Amino acid sequence: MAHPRGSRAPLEFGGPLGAAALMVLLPATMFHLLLVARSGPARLLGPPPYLPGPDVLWSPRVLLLWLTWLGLQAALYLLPARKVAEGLELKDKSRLRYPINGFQALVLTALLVGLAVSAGLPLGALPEMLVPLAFAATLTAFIFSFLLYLKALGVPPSALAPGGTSGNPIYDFFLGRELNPRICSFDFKYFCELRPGLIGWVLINLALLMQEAELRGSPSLAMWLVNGFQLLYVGDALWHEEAVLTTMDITHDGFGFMLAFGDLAWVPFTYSLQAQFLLHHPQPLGLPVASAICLINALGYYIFRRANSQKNTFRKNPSDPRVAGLETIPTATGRQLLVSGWWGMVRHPNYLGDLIMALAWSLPCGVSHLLPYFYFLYFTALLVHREARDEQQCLQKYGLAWQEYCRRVPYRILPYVY
Ligand SMILES: NC(=O)C1=CN([C@@H]2O[C@H](COP(=O)(O)OP(=O)(O)OC[C@H]3O[C@@H](n4cnc5c(N)ncnc54)[C@H](OP(=O)(O)O)[C@@H]3O)[C@@H](O)[C@H]2O)C=CC1
Ligand SMILES: CC(C)CCC[C@@H](C)[C@H]1CC=C2C3=C(CC[C@@]21C)[C@@]1(C)CC[C@H](O)C[C@@H]1CC3
Repeated sequence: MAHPRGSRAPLEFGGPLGAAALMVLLPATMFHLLLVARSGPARLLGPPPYLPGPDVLWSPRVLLLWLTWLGLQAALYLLPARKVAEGLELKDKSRLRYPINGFQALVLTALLVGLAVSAGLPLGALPEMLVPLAFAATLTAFIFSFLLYLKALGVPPSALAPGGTSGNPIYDFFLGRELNPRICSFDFKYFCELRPGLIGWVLINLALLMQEAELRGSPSLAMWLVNGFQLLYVGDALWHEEAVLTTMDITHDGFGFMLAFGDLAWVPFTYSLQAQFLLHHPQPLGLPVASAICLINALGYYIFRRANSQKNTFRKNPSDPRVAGLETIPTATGRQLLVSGWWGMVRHPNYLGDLIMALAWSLPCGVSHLLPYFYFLYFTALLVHREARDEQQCLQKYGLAWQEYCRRVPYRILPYVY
């Protein structure tokens, strides 16, 4: 890894050149997937069926729809919350407060959408707007990241993220300079991380299901499975919203283009790929295969949830009877590392569960095309890279204790393989 002059943090993502390439590649990949999913051959590695011109990408009406969506989610964020949680201690020893009302936002969105649909809102028309909507989201992400970059020029050094302060404007714009940009109590990064994108993803899935029902009389079993699995995943993330406060995105990464684009555009328009594919390429699915796929998803979810909950319980209260019997390694920071239970099998059991679920989301799409497996392939790469970043941060935090943990638990994600 390269070390910029005058900065302590090593450059990630291939430095400014890698950041610039990703800012072109990520939106290009997203549009490629959107166009290819609706094309006849649906070839992941083939050319897109056409290159969309400004008349396809740009629509003021769709931009307004997108901004209304962001406004609705912002309004739901500001509603009273069942709980207000404190984040980790910051450099200036303060702690920020975060409303825990993401699940409430999901339920209220579902109610509002239900009311609007029964009043005649043609939700089934949404799939036709995906390309201009994705363009509006991308444009918003670029403008938003630029404003965040400008805002960060006026904050004290203690408010900056460890990584996005290299001095190179392209790199810092990509990674994000300010750790927790806020206006009053409205936290932009926390808001974007879970709400407009994740809730938007399940809404797009639902619209695809409704359009399939309009086209073919009823939604297919494969479409039901994809919708159900992904709704469970999003519902779970919002139900356990507080856990996001300890992720590297909130505690380490600044808020720049990577997360703004990732959260607002990449998640809803790329993660809904399987449902997009199924609308245009219906797949027959028998009950025995569907049941086997449900079992795979259930296994993945079980590992993912149990591993995440075990760590969260332990971090909140190591004397909790559910985790008190587990073996641990002490560290110089006073915190301990679990070395038995889920975290004694591999160093990232939650990633393993997540990957098994990713596979279960693609399987209803059959094996005739590679396209619906894009999520599984991309996600494997994302988690391998994320795991490496996390290891680096843990080595810095825990030093020898982390090395001891790696010696005792040698596999990262998949036992005996990786
Ligand atoms: N669908 C998607 O696109 C994505 C999904 N995810 C999912 O989100 C969830 C959160 O993932 P992520 O934020 O990457 O990180 P993790 O939840 O895996 O947390 C990693 C942190 O856990 C702590 N830790 C690691 N090992 C141990 C141990 N043995 N004992 C106790 N604590 C330990 C360390 O922090 P500390 O010691 O400071 O507590 C480490 O930094 C995962 O389930 C992941 O699969 C993540 C990214 C993208
Ligand atoms: C632009 C790049 C491809 C990077 C995109 C990053 C984002 C898609 C992800 C960064 C961290 C995320 C987390 C989740 C979803 C995806 C993003 C936003 C979860 C909310 C998924 C559900 C888990 O239960 C919690 C996750 C936290 C991190």
